[in-house]
Amino acid sequence: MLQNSYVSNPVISARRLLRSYGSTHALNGIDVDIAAGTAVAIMGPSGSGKSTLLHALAGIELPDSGTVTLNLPGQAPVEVDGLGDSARTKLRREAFGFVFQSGLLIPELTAEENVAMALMVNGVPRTAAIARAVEALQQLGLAGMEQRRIGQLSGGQQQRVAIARAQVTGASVVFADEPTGALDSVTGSEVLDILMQCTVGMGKSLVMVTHDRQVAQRCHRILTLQDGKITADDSVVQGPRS
Ligand SMILES: Nc1ncnc2c1ncn2[C@@H]1O[C@H](COP(=O)(O)OP(=O)(O)OP(=O)(O)O)[C@@H](O)[C@H]1O
Repeated sequence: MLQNSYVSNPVISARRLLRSYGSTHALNGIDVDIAAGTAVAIMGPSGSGKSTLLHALAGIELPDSGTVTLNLPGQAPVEVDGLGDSARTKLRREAFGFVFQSGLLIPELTAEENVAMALMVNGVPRTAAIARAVEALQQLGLAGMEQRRIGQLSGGQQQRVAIARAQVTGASVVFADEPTGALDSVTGSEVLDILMQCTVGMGKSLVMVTHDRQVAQRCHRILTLQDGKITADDSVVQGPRS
């Protein structure tokens, strides 16, 4: 069974990841590298460990054992699992962006405030953060909607806000969990185009959980999980159309 998925120039290297919930082995000895500047899809049946792997790679949840190492350009390697809670939170805010199925946007805030928040938690003053947020939203086709609250935007527009928030900080890696799962196929395809442009199109990396093979085929590489193990590691010939 395939379990070792190493590449050169990895931005993230995970080794021997184990994570159990009771008798369930959500991650059962995973070794994987994510190459800088590439899009990697994680597929597999329900309960195979996709979200658990995404959360472990992003330092959201710690594995029971194993290591996750982040190699950012010009910086010393960082062992994510060796950091305390606040250092991991800081790392996530600065180095990673997140796009989830339901956006996880703050409904009481406007689109520009939601995006600006990602900068403000990193210490950028509000006025400068709002200016950069507005620019990011406009680049993603949301000009004129910057001051709408989240509930006043369509599902596709909300996901654009989530993408703007994920990349406005200059995140090196964007993690996405079913980013188009709640959208119709046309809107989903548009959102996926934007997600690709904002990540691999700008030399960043994308790690994306999806059940949709067509979505996965837009990535450079598809990892398939089964029972907490990587059972296939396939290169996608045409690569992403970013
Ligand atoms: N907090 C938790 N408590 C108990 N079991 C959990 C927890 N989180 C995940 N699991 C279990 O670990 C296994 C892997 O879960 P995970 O969410 O990673 O799967 P998945 O492949 O993302 O599934 P889906 O496609 O349904 O979202 C499942 O059997 C799940 O029930």
